[in-house]
Amino acid sequence: MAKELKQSRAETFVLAGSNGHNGQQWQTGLSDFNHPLGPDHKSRMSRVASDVRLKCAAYVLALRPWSFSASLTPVALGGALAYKLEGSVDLVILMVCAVTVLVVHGAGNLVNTYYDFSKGIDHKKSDDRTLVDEILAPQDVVMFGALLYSLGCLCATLLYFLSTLRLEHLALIYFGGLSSSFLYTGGIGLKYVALGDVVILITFGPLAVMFSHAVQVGYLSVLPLVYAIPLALNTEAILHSNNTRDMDSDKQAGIVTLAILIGPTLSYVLYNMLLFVPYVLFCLLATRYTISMALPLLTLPMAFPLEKHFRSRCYAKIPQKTAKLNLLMGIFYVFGIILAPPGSLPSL
Ligand SMILES: CC(C)=CCC/C(C)=C/CC/C(C)=C/CC/C(C)=C/COP(=O)(O)OP(=O)(O)O
Ligand SMILES: Cc1cc(O)c2ccccc2c1O
Repeated sequence: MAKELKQSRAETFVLAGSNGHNGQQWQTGLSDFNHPLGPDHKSRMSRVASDVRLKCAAYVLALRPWSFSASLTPVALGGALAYKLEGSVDLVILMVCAVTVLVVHGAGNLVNTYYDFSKGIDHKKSDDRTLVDEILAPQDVVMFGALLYSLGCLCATLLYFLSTLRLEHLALIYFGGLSSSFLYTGGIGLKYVALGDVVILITFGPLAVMFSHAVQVGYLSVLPLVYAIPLALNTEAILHSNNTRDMDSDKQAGIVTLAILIGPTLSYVLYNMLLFVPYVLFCLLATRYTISMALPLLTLPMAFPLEKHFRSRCYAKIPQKTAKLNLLMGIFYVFGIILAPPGSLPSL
């Protein structure tokens, strides 16, 4: 079964890579005869090229890119706040910061893949089947994770030279993010003792927003922590729906998550709070401060079907759909801040 799945995924990659056109292989076969080093050499070359393409696609999928909105929106939010406070934003710093946070997030996803597999938590029906279906070997995942952490450190070093933020402050936030991404499932494995939700709330919220803001302005401020709240709650909704969906298999594997502790009914209540409290906050900001803060309310029609699916316990695609909502809400929130008239936003 695993072999079949692996093969069908591999075929999908090949088809995607060859424009889904079966005739391409036939064409390649014909042109082999024209190759100066002979037909064997060309077909070996095309096989190597397609193997490389397959491997690259497998690495990209292993990162679970659908979840990247969760780390990109807080970076954009930190940049937008810096723009509002300082009147300008350094786009190079913003880009390097986005890559740094993305790379550490991606590495965290790989650590999660590796440890969930080695503890027997991921199975055939799991969302993440990179190792279960033998799409990659555990060693590949370890190497890729180490590579991403190294790249993250390189980017953080670059940020040190680009930004005026003091080294100890930059290192504190960066290594805070890096250790959270590892400890989520690695080492003590915070996810396995019902602390995963706290890690996600802090890292994808205050920590990432503060990091992005601090590298722009060159100092630490509590303001980004407050602005991070609506987005952090929505990001936690992604994880909570994920954990509610996986409740039974997680229980069987002997781990404890918040969703397991509170059960399905309270999980539904919590999901609604995580989903709708941000909208209440945006209403308050829009009515008391500036109307541009009403922009994220445009995503409200996407939230109601999610609530309905959660209520009827159709959890299958809720995390991915919540991530989509998270991306749009984040974009509107950022635009709401950028478009706010000068001095109209609450400051501390
Ligand atoms: C501030 C700086 C520099 C970086 C912050 C960078 C971030 C956001 C790091 C967080 C990394 C982190 C905690 C990643 C783990 C995310 C994750 C894999 C959540 C889902 O875990 P599961 O609940 O096991 O999901 P699956 O069931 O899909 O495997
Ligand atoms: C893979 C994955 C899965 C999730 O459920 C996430 C939830 C919040 C933030 C990040 C997440 C993530 O990277």
